Amino acid sequence: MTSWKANSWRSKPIQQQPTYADSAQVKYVEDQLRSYPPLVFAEEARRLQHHLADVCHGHGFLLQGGDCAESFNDFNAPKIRDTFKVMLQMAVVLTFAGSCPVTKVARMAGQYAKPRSSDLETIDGVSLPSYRGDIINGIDFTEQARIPQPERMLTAYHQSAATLNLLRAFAQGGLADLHKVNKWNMSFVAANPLKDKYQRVAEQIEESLRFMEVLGINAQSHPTIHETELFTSHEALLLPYEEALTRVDTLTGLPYDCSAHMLWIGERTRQLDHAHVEFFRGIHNPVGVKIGPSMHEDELMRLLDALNPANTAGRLTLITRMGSDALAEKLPTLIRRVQREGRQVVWSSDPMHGNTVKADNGFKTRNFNAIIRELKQFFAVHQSENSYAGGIHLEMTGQDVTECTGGAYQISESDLAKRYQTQCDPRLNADQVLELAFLIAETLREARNGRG
Ligand SMILES: O=C[C@H](O)[C@H](O)COP(=O)(O)O
Ligand SMILES: C=C(OP(=O)(O)O)C(=O)O
Ligand SMILES: [Mn+2]
Repeated sequence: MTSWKANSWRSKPIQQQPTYADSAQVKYVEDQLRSYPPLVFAEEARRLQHHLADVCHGHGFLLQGGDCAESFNDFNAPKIRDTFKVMLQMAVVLTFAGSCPVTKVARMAGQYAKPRSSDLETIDGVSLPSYRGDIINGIDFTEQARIPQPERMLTAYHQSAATLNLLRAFAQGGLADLHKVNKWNMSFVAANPLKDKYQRVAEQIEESLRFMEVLGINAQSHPTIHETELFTSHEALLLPYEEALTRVDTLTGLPYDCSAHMLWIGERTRQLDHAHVEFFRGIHNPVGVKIGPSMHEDELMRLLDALNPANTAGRLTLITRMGSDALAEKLPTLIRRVQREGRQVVWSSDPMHGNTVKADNGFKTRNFNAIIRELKQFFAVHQSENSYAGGIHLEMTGQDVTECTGGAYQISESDLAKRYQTQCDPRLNADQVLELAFLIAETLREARNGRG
């Protein structure tokens, strides 16, 4: 294999990139980014990799989630806080009801670039270039907005920095204190029975904390009572941006993409001989790859050879997004091959992207039951193959949106118009996330009891 450089991807074929009109302006932006401070520290990325190595060995669970696409306009503290709280709420349910330590990785502070199925969007006979995420162009359906603008990379950097700053403040400044477990309840539906169930979990935690205090175990002696760890991630799609934020770590001398702790390659850009695999093979962050139903076992082995040649546990997370109809047929072959070859991977389920449909009224949506079906099959297949189902990857928000149909409150297709706010794909709302969290917790507990 040829030697790697942060820019060696440039000699490979690449998909899903914008064509900028002004290359001098692109160069100016890249130089600016290269001179800016990194957003994360390599040691933090290594710490995440250690957690993921534990997950890989069956000790712990990866919870990854957030917006499909973050927005430059809808950029404010309540939005960041509420998604953070939904993650905490879900993590608490999984940790306490599922007896499983949870590693939290947000799709936040950098999730701005979108691959699209089509280069053009057509409305009422008018076709314009597709929206590709705020780091590339604007969402308004006008010719002007859809022109890719390199300066958007600078805005993405600054908004990522501000988001990360607030997330760190929430994680370490008291909002994540286990004594505040009640305050993370994001359910918007007054009569939600799961709200009571969550309340009971919260009371149990409060009781345990009181008991621990009596024994002298408190936030001073055990900071994890008062603080949490939250890592960031995004799809590293826009490679000029990712290259410009790649730094050689002074402690190890190794290159890290310091735009986030974890990066992943999307389903549409994971071709073996293309630019994204080339870029990812040289960065030392923990990385993910989305795996759709067309993945062949031989291709998967070549991808593992490229991305994790040393077979290091925690380096690579395979995020399956097969769709509820395909998963049971496609996944077992891949799991068996991974096991036969002794490959170290974290298996995580994205039950969102294989279950996107167009509602009769034109909204892009996902049905809660299809999401649950894919998830249940994911756990069942891993169990029957004696493999560890290690994580979940969700598009979700703390806002009270109506974007996915179904769930306990039976959001119907006609409800979608009420609060459909996503920049790209439909997200689960806080009530749907809570429902899902209890379901997974039950599955984790059963699996644990079965093993124990
Ligand atoms: O988030 C993922 C993709 O960008 C998204 O699913 C593509 O959506 P599209 O099929 O509307 O282009
Ligand atoms: C683009 C995404 O997913 P996928 O690559 O699996 O389609 C995404 O996670 O938003
Ligand atoms: Mn998406």
